[in-house]
Amino acid sequence: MPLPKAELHLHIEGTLEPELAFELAARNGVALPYAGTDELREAYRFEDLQSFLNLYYELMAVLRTERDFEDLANAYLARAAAQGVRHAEIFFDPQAHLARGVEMGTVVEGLWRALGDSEAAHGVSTRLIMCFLRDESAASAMRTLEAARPYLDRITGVGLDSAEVGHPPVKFREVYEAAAALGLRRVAHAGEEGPPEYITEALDLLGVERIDHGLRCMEDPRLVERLVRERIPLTLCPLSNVRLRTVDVLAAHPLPAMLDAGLLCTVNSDDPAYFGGYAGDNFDAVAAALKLDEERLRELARNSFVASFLEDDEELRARYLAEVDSYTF
Ligand code: HPA
Ligand SMILES: [Zn+2]
Repeated sequence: MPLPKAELHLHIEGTLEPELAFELAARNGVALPYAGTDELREAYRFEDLQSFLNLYYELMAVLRTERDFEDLANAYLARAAAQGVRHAEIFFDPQAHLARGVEMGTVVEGLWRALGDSEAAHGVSTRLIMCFLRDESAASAMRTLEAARPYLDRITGVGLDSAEVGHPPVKFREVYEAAAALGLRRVAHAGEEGPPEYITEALDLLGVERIDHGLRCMEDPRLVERLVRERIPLTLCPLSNVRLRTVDVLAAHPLPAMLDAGLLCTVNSDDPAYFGGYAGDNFDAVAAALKLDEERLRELARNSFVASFLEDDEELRARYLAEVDSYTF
């Protein structure tokens, strides 16, 4: 049995495996500009975040119906469960679908068909986090929040993703204020490719409770001190960092230094179909490359549940933490 863990940084569109992409393309009569799954996999060589995002948005063309989103989410949940994921807080990118004429209701209800009975079907509890695309306008984000209003019983929080540099958190201050007023939890990608100042801005101006990635905090010791003091969780994605070249090789990943500094780090997969592994694969890869011992891995698993948005079900969180504490490697 794998180590029980929560996954807190996972873009559902980033779980689209080449095989499913071609299956959905055929089902929906969508032409993909690749001869087959091998040729598509060949395209998975990224220089940076933007080169990945280009392919990520291109492949979304195959997602059209509720059933597509349901199949996508079920495929992820099955894989995640097999790797010890007991709880998943799942990002989705509605603007990327709305722009293609796929409605908010299709996306949310489709995902919910899988998420709604995931505890029974996969043994994985779930939450849904709606992300705004930071390279789109604040007005577009506000319209997206408005479009989500009929579905807020299914949505736990909001996030901020896509191309980071040049799109500082301050751009979305009013949107996040509106989200908070609706009772939504708040997170944001910051300090993946963008500077440490974006992390500070996300905390101070957007009121986020977790930072997605946050790797570049290590360039600013005072920011590290603050993140430690305020117990702000960071959702790290080690295999993503290597594939998008924010870290040269896994053996040079700052995770051990970050844990030593007292940061509340978690390990996640980001876009597992593109970056070479799901949550358990990320745990295994850092354990091997960074020589993490069992207690370090247990600490990472504990952190994932501590950092999760399970305030609405503390009993469940306590049960998961007890599973981690009694786990034998
Ligand atoms: O890793 C990411 N960073 C920013 N935006 C994203 N959208 C999907 N994955 C990512
Ligand atoms: Zn991400």
